[in-house]
Amino acid sequence: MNHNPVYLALDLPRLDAAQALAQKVKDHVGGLKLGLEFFLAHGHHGVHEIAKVGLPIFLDLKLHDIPNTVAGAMQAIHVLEPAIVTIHASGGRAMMEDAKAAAGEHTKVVAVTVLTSLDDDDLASVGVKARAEEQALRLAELAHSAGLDGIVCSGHEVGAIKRQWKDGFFVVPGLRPADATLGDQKRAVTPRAARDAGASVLVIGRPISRAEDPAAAARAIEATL
Ligand SMILES: O=C(O)c1cc(=O)[nH]c(=O)n1[C@@H]1O[C@H](COP(=O)(O)O)[C@@H](O)[C@H]1O
Repeated sequence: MNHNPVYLALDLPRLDAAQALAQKVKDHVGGLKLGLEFFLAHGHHGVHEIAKVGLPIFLDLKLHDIPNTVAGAMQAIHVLEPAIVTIHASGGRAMMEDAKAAAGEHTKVVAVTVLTSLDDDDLASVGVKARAEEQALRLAELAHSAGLDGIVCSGHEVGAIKRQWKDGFFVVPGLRPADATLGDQKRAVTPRAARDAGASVLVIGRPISRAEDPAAAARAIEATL
């Protein structure tokens, strides 16, 4: 079992490019994350191909719909036996309960609290009056009480959430090495800071995938942990 907490986000439209990148970095990451860009283009076949690399697969589908529809979607990906699947906590308690009930027993179902691309002003613009940390804590509590395995949050709030939910499984994206560009991430921290604050999984995409030498970038991040 590889204990490296880094999951590489394979946010690439082409299957061959995703396979090549996964092969390059496979010894320096602990798992591979396939999101909407990849899954909508390549579906189950693509997941089977990437699984051949031999690392755990995190299927980041961020499901958000009525409970019956989300439960059906979870059943449709059951055969892929992903290690981790995402849903949105803002879908509510019943949606989260039904999603967990429909998931395979070896799949961790985790709920996205507040996207790392949003700040307090973005939340206000969609009618959420709470600050990002307060909202993330509220949704984490709801996910916990709905029986989920854990949540997705930024490195800014993972410490506070872990204090309330000691054995939770915490996925932290929005990670940037000290000198890296933020891009669309607004609540970013370094991989080391997220790890120290209690993250179980560190999701990293562009700082590795867009590096000139992705394997060297992954090694350099691994060395900071
Ligand atoms: O669920 C996620 O993984 C996720 C949640 C979140 O709040 N923010 C976030 O960036 N992500 C994902 O984490 C990855 C971050 O990629 P980079 O910004 O390129 O490192 C992307 O695949 C996002 O879809």
